[in-house]
Amino acid sequence: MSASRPSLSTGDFVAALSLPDAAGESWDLSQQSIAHLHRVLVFSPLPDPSALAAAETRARENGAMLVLILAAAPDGGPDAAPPRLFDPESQLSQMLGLSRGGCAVLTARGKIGFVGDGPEALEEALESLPPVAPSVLRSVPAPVLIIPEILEPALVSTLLRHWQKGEKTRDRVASAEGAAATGSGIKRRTDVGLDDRTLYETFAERLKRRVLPEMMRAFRFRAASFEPPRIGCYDAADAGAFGAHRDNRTPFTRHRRFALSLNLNTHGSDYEGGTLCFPEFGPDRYAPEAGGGAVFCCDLLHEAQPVTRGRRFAIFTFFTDAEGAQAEQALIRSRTAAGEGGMALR
Ligand SMILES: O=C(O)CCC(=O)C(=O)O
Ligand SMILES: [Fe+2]
Repeated sequence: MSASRPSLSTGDFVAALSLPDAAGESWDLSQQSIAHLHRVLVFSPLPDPSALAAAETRARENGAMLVLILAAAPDGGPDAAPPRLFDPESQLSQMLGLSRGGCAVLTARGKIGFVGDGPEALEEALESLPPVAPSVLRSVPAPVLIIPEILEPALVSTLLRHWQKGEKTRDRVASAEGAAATGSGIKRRTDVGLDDRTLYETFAERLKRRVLPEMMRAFRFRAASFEPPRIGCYDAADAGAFGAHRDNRTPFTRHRRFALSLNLNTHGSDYEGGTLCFPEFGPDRYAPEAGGGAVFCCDLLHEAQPVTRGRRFAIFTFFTDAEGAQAEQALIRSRTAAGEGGMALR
């Protein structure tokens, strides 16, 4: 059997996943009765029954459940706990690179949280489960979708290096007069476009696997395109900030639907200040950790507060839907006709 490259890896979002149960009926791994649990998928060959029983107890204590995935045809056997699902063509195990056995965790959030093979895989999968968090009574949160761990640390470092060596533009904002006027005073930030083709494609792949499916789930929003991403630096040296604004209030930005602000370093350790807030919804502040981002509707008033120590780095883009993409294309054509080039990919 040829081992194809895994198409699902840690951090990827899984929109839907069903396999036949013992009776051959389709069993949905995200059905509403279990979607709040982390699902520890144990692929055959299975550990011995006593190890499985101990693992089941530990999983339960950690807000998780075991699901056994057997590389065989449905055997018509009785319903059992843990549930037994069948993957006769090894499709799922191959997607995860586990055709010789191992474990994966599908988190409550709907992402692959762990993939591992070898004799310690079950133990490692259980270790990877996050501690059960106490529930918090929320005050008045803004309708913002926080997505942790969109980018892995190595990619974050590569993006930061790209900013260091890239061509820098200061304080550019879209205005009624021009697509990129400067000096309005609202924005103190130094940007570098993501003009490296390989890096752009890697970033686009992360958006496709880890951001777009979450936007579909939370907002039923289908993105048709996104703007060329920019890496920005807000520096405490000039109290770097982006004052309160909406992202779609000019002829050049009207097509925008959702914004992504994805942090490349971490509030508290790397910088102070620089938090994102949504003043229409109260004083709460948002600061996803490095690699994580905030997605919000471009109509919402928002502000990046002044950085008071260090430098805050983040990468930004804006999504639009099919209708907005048509308007955006018309805009790009008229700007090209007027001799205003967009960003060229290298
Ligand atoms: O710094 C941020 O997180 C927000 C940036 C922003 O609002 C923008 O680029 O339009
Ligand atoms: Fe904005």
